[in-house]
Amino acid sequence: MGDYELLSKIKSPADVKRLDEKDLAKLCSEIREKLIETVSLNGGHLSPNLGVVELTVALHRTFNLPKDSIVWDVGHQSYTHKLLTGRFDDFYTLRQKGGISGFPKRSESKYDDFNTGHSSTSISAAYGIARAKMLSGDQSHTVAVIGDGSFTGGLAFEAMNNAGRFKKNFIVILNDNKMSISKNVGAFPRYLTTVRIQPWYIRVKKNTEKVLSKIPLFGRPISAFLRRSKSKIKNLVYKNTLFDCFGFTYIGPIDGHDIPELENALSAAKKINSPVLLHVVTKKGKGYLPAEENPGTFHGIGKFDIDSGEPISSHKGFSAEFGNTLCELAEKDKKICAITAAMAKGTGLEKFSIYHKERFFDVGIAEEHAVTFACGLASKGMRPVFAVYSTFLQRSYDQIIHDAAMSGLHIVLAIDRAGIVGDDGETHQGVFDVSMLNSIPNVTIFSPTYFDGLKCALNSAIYVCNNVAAVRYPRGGELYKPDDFGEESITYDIYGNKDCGKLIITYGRLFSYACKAKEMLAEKGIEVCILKLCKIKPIDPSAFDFATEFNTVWFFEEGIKTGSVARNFGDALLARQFNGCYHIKTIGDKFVKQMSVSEALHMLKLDAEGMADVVLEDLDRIGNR
Ligand SMILES: Cc1ncc(C[n+]2csc(CCOP(=O)(O)OP(=O)(O)O)c2C)c(N)n1
Ligand SMILES: CC(=O)[C@@H](O)[C@H](O)COP(=O)(O)O
Ligand SMILES: [Mg+2]
Repeated sequence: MGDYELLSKIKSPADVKRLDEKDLAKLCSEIREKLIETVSLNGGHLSPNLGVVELTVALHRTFNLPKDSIVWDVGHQSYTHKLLTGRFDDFYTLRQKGGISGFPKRSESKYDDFNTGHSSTSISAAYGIARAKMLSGDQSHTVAVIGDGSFTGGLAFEAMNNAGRFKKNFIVILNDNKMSISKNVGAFPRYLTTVRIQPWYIRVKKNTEKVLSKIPLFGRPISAFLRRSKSKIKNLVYKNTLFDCFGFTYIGPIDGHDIPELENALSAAKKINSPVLLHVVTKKGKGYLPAEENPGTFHGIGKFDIDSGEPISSHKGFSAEFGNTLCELAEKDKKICAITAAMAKGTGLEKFSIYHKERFFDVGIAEEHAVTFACGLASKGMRPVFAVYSTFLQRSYDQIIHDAAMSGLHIVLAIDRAGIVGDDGETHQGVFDVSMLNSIPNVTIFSPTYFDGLKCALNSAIYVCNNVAAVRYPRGGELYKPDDFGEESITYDIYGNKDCGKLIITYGRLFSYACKAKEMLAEKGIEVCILKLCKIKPIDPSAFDFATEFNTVWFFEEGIKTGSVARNFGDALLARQFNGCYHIKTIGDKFVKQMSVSEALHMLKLDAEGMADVVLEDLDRIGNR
């Protein structure tokens, strides 16, 4: 552990400003040490943070937070910002229950201007902040910091299109490290390559401006005339980048690890009375060799050994199982296509991208486009499978309704990270997809518990369904499976004594906890049966009939309450004049903060102890023990 001689004394950005320029290299090296140490113990986003250390220091030396505002896109690179804004002492709690969040949070600090977690929102939010400041006569500056990966999201372009008309200073910093989580792909990253290799660009522009400002035309400098002109000559004199076309003055590319150069560029940008795009080139993972060599692996990582760079634990998860299964299916079926919105690694599609290159599509961080693109493929007879984290699928609600379900198109959604995800916290919990999809006609949803169930469900989604078919599975791997539980069925399974009068209904990974709860209750002399659903929409009607045979029924669900399967099941029971007791235990309609998955499920009473407690409490309340 380092002694953090300089960093430990930084209590606010004012202390960063006070530092002598000659001490900045030491400060940056202490920051990197702290980042590596903390992430190795808690897990987190390492390579994005190592890449922006100098940029963050320069930002805090040039701007005056909290008067000026900085919006961090995604926010996964905001750790240095946190360390420099009074959170050094608590930084050891990063991503832990009750601790410092891995993302900016307005509730955590007055220096965090906007909550982020999902990508490509920064320019829109910052522009809104800048307009609000203008309306209230506030002269302070507003900056959005967005990565080259996040810039591939449509929302970023919508914001640029809108913000380019602004008549005040507004700064967008493009942090270009040539990487999304994996290699950044598409036309925009290709375009950046051409811009990046022209380091002379801004100088030529400045010199040209200087020369032209001395040549009069109709009594005014020719530069002033040309700047307002729409003529093609202007484009010859001032080379236009894509950003200039949006109405932004382009400055760059700047070495993002050179603090004096960054401070100069930022100070220049502050003086321009219109939108500015500052292009900064950085190295993802800078300063820690394993992260420099494998920025994707260290993008988001669990605990790891600092010396070797090796993860402390690794397990075979649902993502790998999904990726391997899809790869095998695609071997035999040339119509299967795989789509990812920049998440090939996390969703287990890397193998597919190698073996079926021509049918693999990384569309960039563009979940809306991914769904509509899948619809296009489906309309011509292909079998598209869009692998996406539950939380990011939220972006595609309209496309699923308007482009897929309404047209009766057959697309498959492989929904990873379904349910509680843990340390990333509320922005990343996969607890809305079921409610969202439950509200859309023509959608089938499978939520298997085990790897075999996943394979079966994927097969059904691709070959049995002919509409929008979703298969959802959690972060991590398989959990407990009782020895006497056979193979998972695609519709539903019954586990336990059908005549015991008490029934627990659940689906997905909660079945494992329900089985343990069943054992705990048995030790107290209470027998329960379990109805495990796999197809949660539409539910096989015989499952409703089965449930009506019980006196007391509990539905445990790892999702929000509104639109839940539990509610739908209750409606079906009512329609069947069920007159027993029906208890629902879901997450409720709330956001779940960061903590480990087991802590969250425990807090929500959705783990084994929680389920057993709920059953006992309810039985006591209704006097039916
Ligand atoms: C809507 C959405 N989709 C996917 C993600 C997952 N994600 C987080 S960071 C990231 C890559 C961002 O790349 P970039 O903006 O270049 O930042 P870098 O990590 O390279 O600094 C992705 C795909 C997300 N946060 N939000
Ligand atoms: C910041 C972001 O959105 C991703 O990096 C996300 O944190 C990945 O989550 P997993 O670690 O579950 O892949
Ligand atoms: Mg990047």
